[in-house]
Amino acid sequence: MIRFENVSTTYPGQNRAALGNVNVDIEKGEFVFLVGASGSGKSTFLRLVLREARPNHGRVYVAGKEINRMASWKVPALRRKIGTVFQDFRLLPNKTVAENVAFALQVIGKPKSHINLVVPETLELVGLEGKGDRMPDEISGGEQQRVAIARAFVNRPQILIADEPTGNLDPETSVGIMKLLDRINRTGTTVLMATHDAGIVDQMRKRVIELSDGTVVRDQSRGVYGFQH
Ligand SMILES: Nc1ncnc2c1ncn2[C@@H]1O[C@H](COP(=O)(O)OP(=O)(O)OP(=O)(O)O)[C@@H](O)[C@H]1O
Repeated sequence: MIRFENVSTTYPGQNRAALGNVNVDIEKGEFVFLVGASGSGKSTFLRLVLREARPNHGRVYVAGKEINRMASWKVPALRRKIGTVFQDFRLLPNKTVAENVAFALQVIGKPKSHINLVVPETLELVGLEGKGDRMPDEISGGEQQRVAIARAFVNRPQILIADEPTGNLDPETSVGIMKLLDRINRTGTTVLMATHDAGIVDQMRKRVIELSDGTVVRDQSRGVYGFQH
């Protein structure tokens, strides 16, 4: 589902590679944690999958396509296959919970009848039934992250990318978010999550890929967080 072949990339004006000769193969339906110290290259890895950044060398394949040779007009279709969730939720503050989720479908031209059907379904899936009419500032941080996950998942993407999704949440709320990501993974969605949350990684025992100074230093199935920072 995601394959990096000898991928190296250096940001303009930098003399050190953000990623150097990375080889990774992630199968459909896997749950993968990306760990490593700050600056080790996790966000760069995720940006390459979304084609928000491009490698200087090597190839990145997503859902069977080499995405760096893909024409730019095809990039929106690529990104529709990938849901994204961030540490800071990124909800639209002037839209209700349901409108935030619906908006993701409106912008890709889905018919109203479809939206009216799947938005409540998805809110129920993430445990927010009955909260569709609330504004983002009327719900907790954990609930806001659930809205962000509903928005990322409402179009049933093949891949869900989560960049520090529990970074702003207390440990108990984080466990709830991880249960939800696990449930989404069990529907067949490939989940790739960058995190500094050692407790979560140790508890979930999923595949762990560790980056250090832009290279893969560990790729472990049923892994642990395993390093100090
Ligand atoms: N836009 C940019 N321009 C120049 N250098 C960058 C840029 N973004 C990242 N870098 C550099 O690339 C390297 C990898 O950074 P990256 O953001 O991928 O790390 P990270 O593991 O995601 O860090 P964090 O855990 O702090 O989010 C670092 O040396 C960083 O300074």
